[in-house]
Amino acid sequence: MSKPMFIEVKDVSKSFRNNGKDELILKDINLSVNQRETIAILGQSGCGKSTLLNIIGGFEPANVGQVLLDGKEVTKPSKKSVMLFQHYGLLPWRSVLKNVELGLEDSNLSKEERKKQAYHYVELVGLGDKANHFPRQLSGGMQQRVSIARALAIEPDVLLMDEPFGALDTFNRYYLQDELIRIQQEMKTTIIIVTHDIDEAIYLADRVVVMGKEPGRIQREIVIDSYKPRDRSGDEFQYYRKQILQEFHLNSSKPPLEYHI
Ligand SMILES: Nc1ncnc2c1ncn2[C@@H]1O[C@H](COP(=O)(O)OP(=O)(O)OP(=O)(O)O)[C@@H](O)[C@H]1O
Repeated sequence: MSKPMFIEVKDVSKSFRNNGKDELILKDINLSVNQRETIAILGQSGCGKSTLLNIIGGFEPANVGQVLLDGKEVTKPSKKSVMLFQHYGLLPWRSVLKNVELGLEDSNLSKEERKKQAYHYVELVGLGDKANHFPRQLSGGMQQRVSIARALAIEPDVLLMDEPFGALDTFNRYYLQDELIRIQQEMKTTIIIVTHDIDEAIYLADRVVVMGKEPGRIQREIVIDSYKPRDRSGDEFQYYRKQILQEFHLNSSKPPLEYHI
């Protein structure tokens, strides 16, 4: 028998009850993710991307189907996969280091080990000199780096990211995308990132999962067969962009620099 994929989403459907009616949000989702792969889930607002991510992370149950992580059914959140949101969720009264230590507080590490591990990840995201600063003393980009460090410090197998860079300006977003690629290559974490930024999906992902809506479903998977870091202005990038734009029927002869759908 062949080895199961690291993450398997099998025949998942999900409805929510809205205004007294069951609304089908996700229909027959099947998705397999390899260990160390980066997957981008791309789709228009409301197509169910966050719901799918929540189901994969065990935050939300599916009505039909199941999610397997490393062969075991996901029924609740676990430290194997960590969710990172767009809004950094830092505690304002705790320093950068103390915020990163947060996820380690119920681990078996001693106080000293905890501090050392947290500091390692603060350094990894380039904030070693800001370890004793408080969130209000940091820019939005830096705050998001702290929340990335906090997620990584738990050393999860899977990082689930829900539009993690959506609140940042273009330059910070580009910078953090590069950081994420560097960190992923170092830590070999499996990443699933939800985005409606086509460029972000092409830049980060090994595979882009394009979702359609009403109900949310997987429309197409596109393998981005190109070395990282990728050239955002290169021909290869344009090639993938065109394919994705076609999926959303957004093609025109002259694409603008950035696309958000
Ligand atoms: N807890 C809930 N109860 C009822 N309806 C919900 C719930 N969570 C999500 N929905 C509905 O499910 C649909 C999909 O929402 P979801 O947040 O998954 O979409 P999304 O693709 O991530 O959207 P966006 O890109 O705007 O964040 C929406 O119509 C939303 O109103």
